Amino acid sequence: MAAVAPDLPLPSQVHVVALPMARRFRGIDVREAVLVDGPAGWGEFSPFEGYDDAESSRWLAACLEAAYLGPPRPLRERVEVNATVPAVPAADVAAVLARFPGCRTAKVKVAERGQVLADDLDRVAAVRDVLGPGGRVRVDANGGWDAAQALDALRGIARVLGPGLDYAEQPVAGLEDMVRLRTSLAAAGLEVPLAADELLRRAEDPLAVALAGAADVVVVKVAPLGGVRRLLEVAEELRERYAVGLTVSSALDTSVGLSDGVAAAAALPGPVRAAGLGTAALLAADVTADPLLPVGGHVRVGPVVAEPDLLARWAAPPERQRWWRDRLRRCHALLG
Ligand SMILES: O=C(O)CCC(=O)C1=CC=C[C@@H](O)[C@@H]1C(=O)O
Ligand SMILES: [Mg+2]
Repeated sequence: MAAVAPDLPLPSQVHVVALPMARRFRGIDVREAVLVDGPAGWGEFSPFEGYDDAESSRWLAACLEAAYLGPPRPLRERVEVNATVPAVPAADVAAVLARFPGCRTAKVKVAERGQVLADDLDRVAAVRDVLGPGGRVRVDANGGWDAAQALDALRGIARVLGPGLDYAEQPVAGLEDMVRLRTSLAAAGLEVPLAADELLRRAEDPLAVALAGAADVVVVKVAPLGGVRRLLEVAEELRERYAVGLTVSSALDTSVGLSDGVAAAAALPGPVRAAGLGTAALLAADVTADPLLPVGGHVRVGPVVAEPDLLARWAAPPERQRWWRDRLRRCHALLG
């Protein structure tokens, strides 16, 4: 349930931007987002295109919570983040990692359509070489492997990384396949922890993943869960009842959306793994002149204010403005 249920924001409170990416990621070169100027701060509404209105309404609840209620009290002043490496050629890895200064953990995209396992192994080896000893690597397949491919690929990746492999995120798509893969990995003597992302992101019940024993780590994201407070509730339950690890991540947000993930990570009691909240580094433009970029492997905690000149500079074309404002209205009608 939404933490706040305000009226539909006025047209003058709503800004739609189209930001160029520094690196193509998740098939996206331009990131569109709605920014809402509320009494408690700025909120972001930017569900990806494939999400239907019911799913997207949770993203709107998160946006309105930020704009009308603001963040909870932080327990820390900065949050450790991971570097995020798109499915680039190995030769480009050093340039990508240079955008994430001080990060000791990198999340590397694998299983990209049109590529082969050798591309993944080369990219992962390049990341290992740049991070050096003590660096940790996560791989994220976005459910792109079947069970046999996943076992084969993770065997190869574990060979490249040894103890530097942090976990494999969503190697296969389905819940049952994740459960079976964990068993096969153990039977093969491979100690590769599995993390669930999409399984949780699009699930009705975020606890079902842990209940089924499908993951060692769960990736929690503010917008798909419906807000920072909902994330904190889910995180507490996952940790207390199911003893799974947690990573707070984001959805390729602008710095406004990222600041909500940072607020959640900063309010989580107990240890927090390096968070996937450094992705402002993948954008070529942002809505603030002081973006949430990683510094010394961390990002700062605190509000991000969208700036009128940047909102105007990056305003989306008129037909996209209309599309997003319609989507906002439809999703608002679905909020309880
Ligand atoms: O977790 C990170 O390092 C950054 C965020 C990230 O990887 C993602 C953001 C947005 C969409 C997703 O496909 C992707 C992910 O799968 O985790
Ligand atoms: Mg993921």
